[in-house]
Amino acid sequence: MSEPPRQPPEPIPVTLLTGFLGAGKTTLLSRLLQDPDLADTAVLINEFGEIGLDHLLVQHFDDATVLLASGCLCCTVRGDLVEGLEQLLRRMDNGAIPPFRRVVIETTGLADPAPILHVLMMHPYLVMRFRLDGVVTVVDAVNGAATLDEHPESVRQAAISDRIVLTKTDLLDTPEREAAAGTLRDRLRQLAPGAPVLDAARGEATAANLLDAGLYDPASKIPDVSRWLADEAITAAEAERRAHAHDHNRHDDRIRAFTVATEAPVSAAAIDMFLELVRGTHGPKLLRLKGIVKLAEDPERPLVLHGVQHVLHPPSQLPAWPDEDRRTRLVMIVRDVEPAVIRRLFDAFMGLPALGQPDGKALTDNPLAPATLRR
Ligand SMILES: Nc1nc2c(ncn2[C@@H]2O[C@H](COP(=O)(O)OP(=O)(O)OP(=O)(O)O)[C@@H](O)[C@H]2O)c(=O)[nH]1
Repeated sequence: MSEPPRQPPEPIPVTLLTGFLGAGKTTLLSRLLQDPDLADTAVLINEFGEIGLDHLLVQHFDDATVLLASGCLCCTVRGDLVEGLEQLLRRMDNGAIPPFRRVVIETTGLADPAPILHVLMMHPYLVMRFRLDGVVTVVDAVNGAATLDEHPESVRQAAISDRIVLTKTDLLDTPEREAAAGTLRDRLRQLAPGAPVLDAARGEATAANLLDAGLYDPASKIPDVSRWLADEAITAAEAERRAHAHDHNRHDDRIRAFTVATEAPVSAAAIDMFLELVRGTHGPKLLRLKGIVKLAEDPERPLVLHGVQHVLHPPSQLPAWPDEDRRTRLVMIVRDVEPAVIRRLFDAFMGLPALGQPDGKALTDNPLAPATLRR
């Protein structure tokens, strides 16, 4: 009797824990790891310094913990990250460590999370064994505003997050500090409208609130697109932003979160060309993209998109629409790009021409268009 074909193992969710220097990442992680639900979690920590102090704090995960070599994860040790993840798999697969169901990667405070996300989106083997569950960004309630003002990378870390944890709210001991923290919350909400802001001191930063931020509702295993896309929150924040256009912080203004949507089915070629153009033209400025697409060729099985900068995760198709909302919806977080520019492109490719704007055909049949777009 022939053996049934082997199913590929279910991809293991990976949570990226980021946040500026001293924001409280390790403190949060140590606390989270005490939760029995995280007992079978492997932790990868990127150290920026000589001694792996953080490593000692999660020592009880020693077996599955691979301390990345010194250096900044984003620029020098990407190979180590790949190797760290591969090593974990190897050790699990040959029984050297117990099976783990989840991975948490803690970055250095200075890291740009994008290259780490790229590894999880494009490495040919790792992309089959791991899936990005979400990005958790830790922000210090006392120093967070000054950090956002001074360090553009901290703004990026907040903007691409799926969950934000506000730490050190227990130190807000004067009305002025309380008020400043309120302003910081508003700022974070504008920067990452889709990310709930959770207060660590109030006990809100629990495993249940921080993990399982991915496309699938962990309990039912059914895709929960609206929770994952958070497109309603982003649309609401856009409207609020328009209504209060005058009181923006100029630094944060460079980051914009917005949605584009259409009822009409979209051809695979049109969405492909749209993405190609957006990535080609605005790649580094496209901090994050998530979306669900009603394909003209296969309207019952929506296409799921997920990208960071110019890198797109291999697109996947859902077996069916998870709810009544069957529109194509894309959410984008960009830096230094006017959403209207991308909106116009989207409309052109989706066949929604506006007065005085080129349609998709004019763009693709144009000899002056980028070579990748010409038919
Ligand atoms: N009062 C208070 N202190 C906190 C809180 N969270 C973290 N801290 C303290 O802040 C300091 C920095 O915390 P860490 O967890 O090491 O921060 P980190 O983000 O891992 O720091 P780096 O690894 O250096 O980037 C430590 O002294 C913590 O005890 C909090 O919610 N309240």
